[in-house]
Amino acid sequence: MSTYAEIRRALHRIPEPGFQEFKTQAFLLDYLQKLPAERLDIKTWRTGILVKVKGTNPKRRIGYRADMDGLPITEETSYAFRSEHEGYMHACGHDVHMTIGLGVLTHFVNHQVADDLIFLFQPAEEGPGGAQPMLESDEFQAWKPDMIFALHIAPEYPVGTIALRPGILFANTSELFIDLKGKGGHAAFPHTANDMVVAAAHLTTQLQSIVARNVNPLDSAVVTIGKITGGTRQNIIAESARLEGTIRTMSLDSMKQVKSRIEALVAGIEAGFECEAQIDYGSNYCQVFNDEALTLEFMNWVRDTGAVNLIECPPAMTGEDFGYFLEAIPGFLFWLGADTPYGLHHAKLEPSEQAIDVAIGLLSKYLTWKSEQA
Ligand SMILES: CC(=O)N[C@@H](CCC[C@H](N)C(=O)O)C(=O)O
Repeated sequence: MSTYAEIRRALHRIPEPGFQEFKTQAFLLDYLQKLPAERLDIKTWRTGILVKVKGTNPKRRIGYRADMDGLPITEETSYAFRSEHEGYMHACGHDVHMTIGLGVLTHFVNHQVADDLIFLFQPAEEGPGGAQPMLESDEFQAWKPDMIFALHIAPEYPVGTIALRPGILFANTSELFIDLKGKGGHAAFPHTANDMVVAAAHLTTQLQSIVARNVNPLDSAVVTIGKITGGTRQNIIAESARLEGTIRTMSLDSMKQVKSRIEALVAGIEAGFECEAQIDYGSNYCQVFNDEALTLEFMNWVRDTGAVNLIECPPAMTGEDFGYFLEAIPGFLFWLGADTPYGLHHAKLEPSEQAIDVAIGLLSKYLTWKSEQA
């Protein structure tokens, strides 16, 4: 087993919610503080970390961003190194992304290049979103890179494959929380109450009509309700219920359209079920839009060197707050093949650890080459 697989396993054991990545931050700092100090500058920002690997003759800064947070999922993998944090899991590969960051950074501490390399360990990608406030922070602005990139594990691609495209790669996102408040009562006297379990069920079904009937079929959108809560016990009519979900759209026009239809359907539920409703759109992420020139240059480099197998993939309805970095700085995000039958956000996700060495090798070569370009 490589040292980096061991690091990934250590990180896998300690998944933490967004902006509470305290143990993760301490683990990363401990690793970084063992590297030769004269080649590094290290700063913290909230639970995140910024690291500069000093170049020998820096003319620009190149950034790599890794996300740090885990998800509220009870792990069901076959691992001996399962999460030690009950109810939390690295089920989106952030343990792998951070390990790759450490691996590439360590390579360049030992093989300095001309340019400064900036490694960002960013909290709260899953929510409420750490990219935008990190981008605005003084710590980041002082080291703002001239180009930036990131990767994300892809369970469906084999190890040794990466996938990306110029232009839009990931969707615009908005969280969705709807609270319904009616009138509770005895299960035997429904005519004296307004049952919010029934209202929530109707609303959930109606929401599915938005993508089918209101969004232009040539555009793409998703409305997913991932969680419904309501009621207190089996023989009490529920006074309140809550729907929690997410909206994904390729265009901003569709995002506006979907939200306006949600508001109309919720108003209909209020009228029809004589209840009160509140909508909260939580945190919103902009699309991930890969810079055309840098992406094509990277894709051509990958093809020419044959470093890995390259796929030009279609966009996906995933979201990523890395989109905010790409709004401010040219760069790109790519999928890294991790070859596992269970998808992202699944309790049995077991990304191949071989993908870590593939990515460290690829990025070490690419950044060496990129740093030699005018
Ligand atoms: C890559 C990935 O899975 N990202 C998350 C981003 C979550 C955005 C936000 N919290 C939401 O749920 O809308 C994703 O679910 O795509």
